Amino acid sequence: MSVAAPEANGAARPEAFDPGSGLEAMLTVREFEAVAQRKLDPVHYDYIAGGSRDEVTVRANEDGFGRLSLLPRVLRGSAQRDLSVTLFGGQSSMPVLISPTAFHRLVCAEGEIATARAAARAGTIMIASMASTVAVGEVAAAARAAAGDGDPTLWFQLYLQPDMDDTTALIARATDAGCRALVVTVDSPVLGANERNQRNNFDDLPPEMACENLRNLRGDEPGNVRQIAMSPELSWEHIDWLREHTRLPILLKGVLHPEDARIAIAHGIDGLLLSNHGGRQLDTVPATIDLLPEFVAAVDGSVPVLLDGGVRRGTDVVKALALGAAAVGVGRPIVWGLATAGEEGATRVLELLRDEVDHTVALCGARGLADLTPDLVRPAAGSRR
Ligand SMILES: Cc1cc2nc3c(=O)[nH]c(=O)nc-3n(C[C@H](O)[C@H](O)[C@H](O)COP(=O)(O)O)c2cc1C
Ligand SMILES: O=C(O)C(=O)c1ccccc1
Repeated sequence: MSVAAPEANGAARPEAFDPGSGLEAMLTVREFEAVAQRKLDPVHYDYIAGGSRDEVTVRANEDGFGRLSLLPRVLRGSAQRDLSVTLFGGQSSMPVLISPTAFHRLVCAEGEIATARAAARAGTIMIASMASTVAVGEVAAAARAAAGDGDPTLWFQLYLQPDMDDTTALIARATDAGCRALVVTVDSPVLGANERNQRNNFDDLPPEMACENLRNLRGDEPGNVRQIAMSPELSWEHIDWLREHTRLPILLKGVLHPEDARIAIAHGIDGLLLSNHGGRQLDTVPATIDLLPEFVAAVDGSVPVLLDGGVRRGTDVVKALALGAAAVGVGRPIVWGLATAGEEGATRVLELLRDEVDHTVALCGARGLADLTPDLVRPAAGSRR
């Protein structure tokens, strides 16, 4: 009888990952986090991992999924499981989108070009951050080139600027690039307080990088991070203004209160991305998955509800869909993929999530996403980690 060596017990050993040995060795999103942490400058790793203040909400997002169980059905599945979703006329091959994250050149040389190619290869939707280090037009061109005959969908995340001429110029850039929706982040009346960044004195990009969407926006602006204004005086009137100044679908990102969801719908928005900014704005807000049922009830089918925050496993995706989300977004997992192996790393992260979603759908006895109903989700004791 042979006895397996203790280190060969199949547990995740991300420290053993050698990029030369192929990304197939990377089996979970978590392993990408561990590799990213080893590879990145600790100051940059902290920027990505960090949340605001005590990071209560960062932890809550993941723990929220862990406190839910899945209760599968039996003898009613299918070998053909269609995971695709259609959102505002655009198709995504799976219900996992790329949430907007800033500064991809901080973690890989090609920056958002790599992300766009990974999204196009996976057939999923990328939401490009307004604070990207590659201009949105170039991001869109990279997605088109990588998609071949496909029709890649890019959305643009926008911080409404109190100077409406700046906002107009940004919308023009996104529209000219071919973006198919605007995702307006409304949870940032002021910057979140990330104490890791404060301790690390991280408050700017290295000199060779810039927020390219802001470069020469109306004159000879340098594309400085500080050009991005966060204003506590933005109001629903600004949303009305936006509604009149673009034909693109408008989603609001960062609405948490169900009453605000109702108000948003009354103002004619097209979709909601239920998000607490990955725990980076107000700390101690609830996990998004915990808010989802009440939020979906308030929206009552008027517009699609998307969710992000703490999605790391296919089971997380299935829980969110069962509770009424049309799709979910991932933020940090994509950045970890980029940090590990650029385009290939982000592609592998998306592939792992797709495989896990498909596997979970099958094990739930579902034929597709339409079979994911709230009765499949039950409260569980304890957390998964
Ligand atoms: C490094 C980083 C940068 C981010 N930059 C932006 C941004 O520019 N605009 C925005 O609306 N949200 C931004 N977010 C929030 C993400 O869109 C998303 O809500 C969050 O990351 C989801 O949680 P997850 O990281 O647990 O998946 C950022 C998040 C991270 C981690
Ligand atoms: O880091 C963030 O979460 C974020 O949203 C942001 C906002 C402005 C500039 C860069 C990043």
